[in-house]
Amino acid sequence: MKEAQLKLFDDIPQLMLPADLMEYTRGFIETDFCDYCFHKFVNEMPWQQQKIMMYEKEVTAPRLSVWIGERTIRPDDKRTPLPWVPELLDIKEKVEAYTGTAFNGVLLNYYRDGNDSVAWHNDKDTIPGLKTEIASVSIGQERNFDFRNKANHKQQYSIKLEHGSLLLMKGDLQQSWEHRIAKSKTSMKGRINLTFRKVVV
Ligand SMILES: O=C(O)CCC(=O)C(=O)O
Ligand SMILES: [Fe+2]
Repeated sequence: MKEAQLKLFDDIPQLMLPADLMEYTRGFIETDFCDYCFHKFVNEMPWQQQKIMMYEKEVTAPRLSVWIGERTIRPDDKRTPLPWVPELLDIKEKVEAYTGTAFNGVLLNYYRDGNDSVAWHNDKDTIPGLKTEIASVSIGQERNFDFRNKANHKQQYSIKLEHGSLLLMKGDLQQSWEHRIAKSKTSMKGRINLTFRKVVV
């Protein structure tokens, strides 16, 4: 596969996957609105710390999350989906206009500080029936989003997800690549990630 290098900043080149797998747009959501949403969501969302299976053991997820949408995220997930809120509907409308995809749910992840993270995974395995396009909006603290090729872990990329940015994950990305948000040794403020999904099972 040919690797593309995009220059997103004047001085910081970031390595990216080809545009048919991944597309990054900075400043997709207006900064003031993101600031407003960040504080509102931190204070008002009924955040939960999920129990997840890791290497056949049940552990507490190192982040908080909330699932909002029209149906459960997957058959074994006992959470009742929460109803949409106006701010998320505004963002959803913008993301749908841009992508041409109708999403029926959004997973909110809240990384409270640098100790919060999500381990290597791909979304196709964890959410059966999920359509391949996932639209990920980031608000708050910039964090590194790492990718690695499932067949060759040395083939690894990292992209900084900025406040108000949109990352589209598409095509066969989930089949061939895993992603994570690693813990950080340097001090980090809070970050909320919204992954809009189209759940079809
Ligand atoms: O926080 C992120 O940017 C990614 C979250 C993620 O990978 C997931 O919810 O499946
Ligand atoms: Fe994911």
